[in-house]
Amino acid sequence: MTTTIIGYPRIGEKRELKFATQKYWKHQITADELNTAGQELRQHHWQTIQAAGIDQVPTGDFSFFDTTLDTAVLLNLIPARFKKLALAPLDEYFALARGYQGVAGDEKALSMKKWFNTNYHYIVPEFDNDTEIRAQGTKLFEEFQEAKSLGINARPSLIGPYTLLRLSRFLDGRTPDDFLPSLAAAYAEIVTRLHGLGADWIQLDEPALVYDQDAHDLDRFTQLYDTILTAKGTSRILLQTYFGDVRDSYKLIKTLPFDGLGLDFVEGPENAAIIEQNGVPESLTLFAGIVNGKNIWRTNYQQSLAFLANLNRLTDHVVLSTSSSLLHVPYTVRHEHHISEDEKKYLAFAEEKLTELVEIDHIQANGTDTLAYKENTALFAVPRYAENKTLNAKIAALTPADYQRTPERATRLAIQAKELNLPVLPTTTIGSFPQTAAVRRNRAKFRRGEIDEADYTAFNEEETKRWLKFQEEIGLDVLVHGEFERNDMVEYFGEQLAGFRFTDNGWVQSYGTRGVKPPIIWGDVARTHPITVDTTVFAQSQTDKWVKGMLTGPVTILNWSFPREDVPNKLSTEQIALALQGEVLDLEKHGIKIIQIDEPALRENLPLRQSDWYRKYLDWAVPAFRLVASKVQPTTQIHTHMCYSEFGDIIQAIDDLDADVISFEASRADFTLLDVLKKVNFQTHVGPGVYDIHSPRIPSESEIVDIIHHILEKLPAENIWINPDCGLKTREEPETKQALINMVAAAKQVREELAHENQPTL
Ligand SMILES: CN1c2c(nc(N)[nH]c2=O)NC[C@@H]1CNc1ccc(C(=O)N[C@@H](CCC(=O)N[C@@H](CCC(=O)N[C@@H](CCC(=O)O)C(=O)O)C(=O)O)C(=O)O)cc1
Ligand SMILES: N[C@@H](CCS)C(=O)O
Ligand SMILES: [Zn+2]
Repeated sequence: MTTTIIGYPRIGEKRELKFATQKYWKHQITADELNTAGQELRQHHWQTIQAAGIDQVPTGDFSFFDTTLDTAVLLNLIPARFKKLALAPLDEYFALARGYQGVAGDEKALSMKKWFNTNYHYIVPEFDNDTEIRAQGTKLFEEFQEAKSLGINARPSLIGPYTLLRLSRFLDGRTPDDFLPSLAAAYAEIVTRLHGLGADWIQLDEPALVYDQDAHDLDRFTQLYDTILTAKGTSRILLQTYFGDVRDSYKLIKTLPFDGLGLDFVEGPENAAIIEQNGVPESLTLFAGIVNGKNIWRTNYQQSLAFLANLNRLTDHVVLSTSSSLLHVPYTVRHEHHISEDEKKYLAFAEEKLTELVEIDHIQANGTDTLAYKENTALFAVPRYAENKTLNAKIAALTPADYQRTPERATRLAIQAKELNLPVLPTTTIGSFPQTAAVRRNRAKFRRGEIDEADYTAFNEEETKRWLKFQEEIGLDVLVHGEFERNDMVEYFGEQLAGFRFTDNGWVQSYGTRGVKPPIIWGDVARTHPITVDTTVFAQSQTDKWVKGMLTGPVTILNWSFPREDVPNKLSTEQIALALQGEVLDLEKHGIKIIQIDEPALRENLPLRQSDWYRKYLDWAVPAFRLVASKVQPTTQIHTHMCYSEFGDIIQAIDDLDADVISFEASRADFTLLDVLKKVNFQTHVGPGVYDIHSPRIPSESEIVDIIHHILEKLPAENIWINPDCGLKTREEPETKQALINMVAAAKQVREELAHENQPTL
């Protein structure tokens, strides 16, 4: 059989791309130098893939920021406001991704959204009245030729037109249907040019096919591909899907002259039955995604071989592949020095997954009498760790009462109002203050053993004191310690809880040059020691105002970690929830009256098909959150926080979390969420973020006053909190301070207006 992968991590095994790009942004290297750095990385990656024995190497998966943006640029989807800046191509590209402020003008970036159900973010292309689609970009073609000059006849890949339309933003009243003919023509031209350059296979990524599709969607798909497929000549077109199954479109796909179909058999197990029931045409090569592109565990060869044996009953034309691009896993296990050699045997990052594909192929062709097969079988023959039976028995014995806080929310909120004695429109922040170079350096020094724990903690405590003083001075009502001890809101908890492993270099791209190091859920998760109690109690000891305890919720910890594959996510989440319940009760015992449990990733892991939302996810995710908070006193106020998603469609599930207060990211969605909250009579008290923390721009006091007025038109004043829309860790100190000064002043001004309005007339 032939082997391939859908895409490879582009950041480099030591994050070389991040560092080179950031140097370019700081004008420390030239565009030519950045391009050379990119070229070196691409070549290294292609040669690594080839040297591992993979037959088909993809190109087009490299990007200086995001491949959806690359596809938009290829198609001339550059809004006029950016063209007007008249920047050099590379600077225009970065302006689209990051915004531009300089001599040429001032433009906000295109928006950024979560890529399907992953923690990767893509740049949202825009279609409007000025849009003139044409195949104008050169990157796709140049990279194909670059690989060719190294003797690699690669498979160029790009986001397909159907997915592009589904993910884009339409302005000026335009709709996707307005652009079907011009988009199809541009893709046809791209295919023709790639054919002219000698591309044997061309990969068009269409993950949007795994969403629910209606007849109109399928009609759009047909219109697009009817044109594109006429242009392929002798090149072969691979229609690549991932993250789910193609139950609505398989019958249609079969009727179109595609040459290859990429199916995800890991996250779309239903794909197996779909092709079994409908058959596979002789003319269609199946790119079978059997090695997990989103998780880091070794593949079970015995299972893969059994699966392939079944597949071979249906078709002889199979290419072994990954379930998705390897973008979502770290580069290599080779640079991990704090995971034992025994444990590393269970892990396969991107580089190791290449070897897995080649080994599976080899074993399938030559039989199981190989060392690779024996080692792999031995790995799966015994459990990886000793089960925590006591914990799992406790979970099995949980009853509905364990998920139910008492008394009911309205009564609790009245009790808390007396206990906390906060003004109307209380002000607070979301938790983190700037992770400055000094804060990160302190952590890096501690990690490298250059300072001891006492010095490390002393530095963080000084930061906390400094920021508490600032918060008091400007008159914030509920204060935070600032999260200076946290490298990341999930990785930090992974490091503290039993059952996790974490990596030295397991970076995964989150957006642009930003990465995260997801911890690995290795076994049963439990709390062995207090995690946030010291830092929170220290902060509370420094002030007479309330300090809010700050935790990451169980669903977010699960979603932003690498989960186990041997137990359901539900069980791991319940284990994390019980661990966090212990932390909540410990904070409460130490006098902390307000505790925030962040769930920014609650929305992200919703099944891509709406029919599965409750049955497969919310029915256990919402209770897991409730479990964390169910045992606290009525006087303790539980907050939660969400961002990075649109929440309108799961608003009832959010109210059902039964938190007392929620802070939302709302400002970027033009506060449409407020109408939804009003409509459903949302019971949780709510802090709709009054300014966007993703930009260095400082909102003025009057601007925030206007926003508060707007909120008051929709929701009762006694339900409202005033806060930014997310944590301030990525911001610089001066802009953070001024924005908060303006926010508190705005809240005070509106408070006075309300007091005035409420004065009895004599
Ligand atoms: C809210 N978001 C988060 C998501 N997922 C998470 N797991 N966490 C999140 O917060 N998903 C959705 C969004 C995504 N948003 C972001 C925003 C910002 C970043 C980011 O800034 N990433 C940093 C890395 C942060 C980190 O973990 N730093 C570590 C190690 C830093 C490091 O490289 N240290 C150097 C030395 C540095 C020095 O000396 O100054 C070293 O060790 O060599 C830390 O602070 O300890 C990034 O740089 O990419 C990510 C997602
Ligand atoms: N408490 C976290 C939430 C981010 S989503 C922070 O403030 O950074
Ligand atoms: Zn947030």
